[in-house]
Amino acid sequence: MPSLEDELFPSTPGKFKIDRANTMNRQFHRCFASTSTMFLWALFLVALTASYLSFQSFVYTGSRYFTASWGGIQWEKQIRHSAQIHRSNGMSVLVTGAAGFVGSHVSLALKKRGDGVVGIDNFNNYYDPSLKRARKSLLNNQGIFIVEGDINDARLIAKLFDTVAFTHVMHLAAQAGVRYAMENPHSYVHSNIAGLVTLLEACKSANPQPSVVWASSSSVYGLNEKVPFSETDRTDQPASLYAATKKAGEEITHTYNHIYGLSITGLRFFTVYGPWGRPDMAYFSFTRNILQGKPITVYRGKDRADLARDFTFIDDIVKGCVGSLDTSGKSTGSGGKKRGPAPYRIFNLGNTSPVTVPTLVSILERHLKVKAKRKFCGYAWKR
Ligand SMILES: O=C(O)[C@H]1O[C@H](OP(=O)(O)OP(=O)(O)OC[C@H]2O[C@@H](n3ccc(=O)[nH]c3=O)[C@H](O)[C@@H]2O)[C@H](O)[C@@H](O)[C@H]1O
Repeated sequence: MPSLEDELFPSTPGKFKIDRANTMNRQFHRCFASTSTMFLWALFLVALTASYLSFQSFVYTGSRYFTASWGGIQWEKQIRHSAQIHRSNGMSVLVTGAAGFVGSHVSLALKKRGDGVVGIDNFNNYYDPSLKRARKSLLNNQGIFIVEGDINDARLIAKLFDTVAFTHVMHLAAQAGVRYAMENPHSYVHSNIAGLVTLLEACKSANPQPSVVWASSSSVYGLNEKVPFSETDRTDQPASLYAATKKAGEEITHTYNHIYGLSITGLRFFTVYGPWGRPDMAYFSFTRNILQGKPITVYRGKDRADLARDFTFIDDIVKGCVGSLDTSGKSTGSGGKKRGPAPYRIFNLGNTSPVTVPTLVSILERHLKVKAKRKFCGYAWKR
């Protein structure tokens, strides 16, 4: 059987039996009447391969490679449609991590008031991706398109900016979780540092440049003892790799603000909870274990002190995100060049009444009407 190559480019006549040589030669000459026709065929093949590759992007997500499909006229149409603004002075926002807990809520809030929203999410398996898929359906039903891809994919991000002149980027894609950093440190560097830089590179090169609002974390306060935390407190004692990558993000965004004139707002989230929340968080995993009669581990700090968190309800976080987008001010650069100073802001997004972990457990026991089996455990870090 002839190979595809034989079909498209028949071999030299010498490869065929003599009695067929003339026939084949004639066919060959009919097909490729001249070397220039042959060149055109080769060009066609190259173009075909290139266009195939533009639909395929091989992305390393930290734990595995996956093939993301994107591109094409239909895809671009969906992106543009999703980014359409339906109110005066509205914005078109690229939301990274749109299938995540905070990302899905912020996307819905923006869409509801008439802003254009395009999401991107890599649907990784840090926790059950079916929850992310369910959030995606929720967003799709409201006309929000989510691109399945990774923020480390520079070609994809550039393509998104080519397709839509986003006015804002709400950057919420990240490797979350404080304790998982000891299991999989590289996924934090991959998403929270490398991914952030890839995204900022695209933002800096975009024309017009978008304003960027992104999720930092209360964990940057690390070993600090003084409460409540103020934005001006020191943040140079991170107590986990997660915290260190978020702190690095604050420094990295500062650089892009300083060199390229990108408007940057970093939001330090304080232990966000609410509907569609993350199953890896304590309120969620405690509930599951209590209901299944399994023990829960309650961490303690120095001298067996109870740990406490400023649990913050998702609706308040959404208000903080949307308010930050509304007040972000413009980026000043264009074509990768700074034209003047741009805003650089950091805000705490938290409550002002920390709740201890044992209190959290008591609240859950009361509502679940089941007694928890507590196991107390020393803790190497505070946040
Ligand atoms: O605001 C943040 O910057 C971070 O918030 C969240 O981290 P945390 O505040 O650590 O939330 P969460 O796991 O719910 O633990 C809550 C409390 O339960 C304690 N805890 C936890 C688990 C356990 O098994 N036992 C336990 O005592 C634990 O020691 C803690 O005192 C996000 O996950 C993180 O991505 C980041 O956004």
